Amino acid sequence: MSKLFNIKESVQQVVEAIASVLGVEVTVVDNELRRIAGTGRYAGDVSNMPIKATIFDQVLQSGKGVIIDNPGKNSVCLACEAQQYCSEMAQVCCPIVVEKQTVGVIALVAFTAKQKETLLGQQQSLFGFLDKMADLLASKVIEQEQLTQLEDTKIQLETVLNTVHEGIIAIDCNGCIVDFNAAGQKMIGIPADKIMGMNVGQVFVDLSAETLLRHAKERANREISCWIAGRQLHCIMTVNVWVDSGGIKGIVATLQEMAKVKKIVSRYGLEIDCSGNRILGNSAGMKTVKEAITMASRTNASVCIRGESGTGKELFARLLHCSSQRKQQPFIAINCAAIPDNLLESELFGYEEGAFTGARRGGKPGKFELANGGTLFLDEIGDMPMQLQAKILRVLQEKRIERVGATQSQPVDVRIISATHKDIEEMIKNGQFRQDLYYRINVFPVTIPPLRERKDDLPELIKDFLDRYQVMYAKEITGIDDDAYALLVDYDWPGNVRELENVMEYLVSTETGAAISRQNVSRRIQRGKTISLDIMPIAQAERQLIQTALAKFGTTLEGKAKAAEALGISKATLYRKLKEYAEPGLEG
Ligand SMILES: Nc1ncnc2c1ncn2[C@@H]1O[C@H](COP(=O)(O)OP(=O)(O)OP(=O)(O)O)[C@@H](O)[C@H]1O
Repeated sequence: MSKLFNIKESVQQVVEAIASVLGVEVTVVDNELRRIAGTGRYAGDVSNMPIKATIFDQVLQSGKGVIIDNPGKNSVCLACEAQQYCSEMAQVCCPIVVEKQTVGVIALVAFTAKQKETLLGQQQSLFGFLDKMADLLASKVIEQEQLTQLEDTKIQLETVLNTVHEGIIAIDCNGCIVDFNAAGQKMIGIPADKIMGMNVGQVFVDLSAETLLRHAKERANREISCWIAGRQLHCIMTVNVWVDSGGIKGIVATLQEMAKVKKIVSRYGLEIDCSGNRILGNSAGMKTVKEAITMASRTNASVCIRGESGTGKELFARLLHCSSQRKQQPFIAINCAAIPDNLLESELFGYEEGAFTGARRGGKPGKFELANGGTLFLDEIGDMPMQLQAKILRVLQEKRIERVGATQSQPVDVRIISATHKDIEEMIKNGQFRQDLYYRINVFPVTIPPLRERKDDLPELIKDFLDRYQVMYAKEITGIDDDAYALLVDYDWPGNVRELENVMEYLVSTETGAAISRQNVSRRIQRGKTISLDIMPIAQAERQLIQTALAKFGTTLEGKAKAAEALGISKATLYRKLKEYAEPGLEG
């Protein structure tokens, strides 16, 4: 389609206006010699077939205007196929040029003696006039091209916006919805033609253009929960100011459905362990644990995993979730010992906006809410403060949670897996743990034996860690010397698999010979084992070891992480122990 063809209606209007003012006929052809518009004898002679007049061809080729005062005799006319039946008496032609390219020709034509007189009598001034008309048509072509370009960009933008999963809604400064994408319309659930022009407060109760503008300036994410068209919309709203050359036009809100956010949150933490392949060991003790986990995964019962630090309690909790019917739903883990008591409640149950000083705008969902439909792993449940134990018990009984500062509760469906290395029965006797909660969480007890009681697992674990860290550190180590291997097997592994993994990483990364040497192993293992201490209560020795480690690595976050690694305990365990000692400078 030629450029002039795209604006043929406008071209026809222009030629008719010229003809009625000048009293001569007017025609326009495009660069493919098709007549685009015409008046008089050429009116209605618009077709897809190229016309034969060579005069137009010449103007197109040369880009220069021509005046023909004696048609039929003029040299151009001699070569023209239309010469025999040409009834024109005079013609003035002008090229139509768009960005240095001739896109067509505009011609004034005389069919009568009077028209010829008009044309030739003032040929120079008409030539100048025609030139201006050609420019007018050229600018119409450019305008049309820009319009088409704008429309294409609009379609492209709409396609992009409709492809994103987030809902996008543009709201002007008066609070009127002026644009939205397909996902936004689906979330709102109202027909598209009805949403346009609605006030934001009619859709999201309590929201106005002013509050949204404030949120946009604060760059705050806000959790929205409201009823629209008989359906509850629960989403995270991110708001941005919408500015154009004239200043602030309104705001653009992005909506993410809460259910999808939760799914992403859970997947983020799951991927590594979900296959269960990473759980190594086939000793009798491990087989019993795996069988118990398989059985528990077929039920919805609460499971309490017992075992020393580093035995793989969290690993098994994930395996249990991944083998259960809830595997497509979130798995959320929280370490009760690593979070200060005063924050634990809001971490678990979430809070409403303004619930306390420093509470985030729009509130925040707690772990129970995030785990809705899935599994909540309460690690180190033995460290749960008594008043929270009561609240958790209530959640488990009523299957509803109440955010801190909320006036209403909401339903939750969460499977609880808990873990502890503590002697909970002893804690119950001492009044430190609620018996009724213990019954609730311990429906299905599973105990993971310490590594020293299942040394049959050592070969598999050692080989796996050796292979893994060789790849990670790009080392080629042929194996482990026999006497070095004997040392590893003899060792007690108080930090269990976590400690073994750390030791193997150290050995692979520091080994300079072809195989792991006894000297290297003894350097690492002896450090933990043979620090000379007088005989003293174990708790006191433990405290001294921790003090020594902190003295060596420092009490910064990084220092504590290194100390935990050197001691073969998790950071959470170190923080818990520091909290137990509660000594200035020592506590986490
Ligand atoms: N059977 C196993 N196979 C492979 N890796 C394991 C195994 N058991 C534990 N690990 C590894 O040891 C480390 C500690 O595991 P995990 O955190 O599950 O232990 P935990 O008992 O929950 O520890 P803590 O009580 O200190 O939190 C992790 O890196 C885990 O991958």
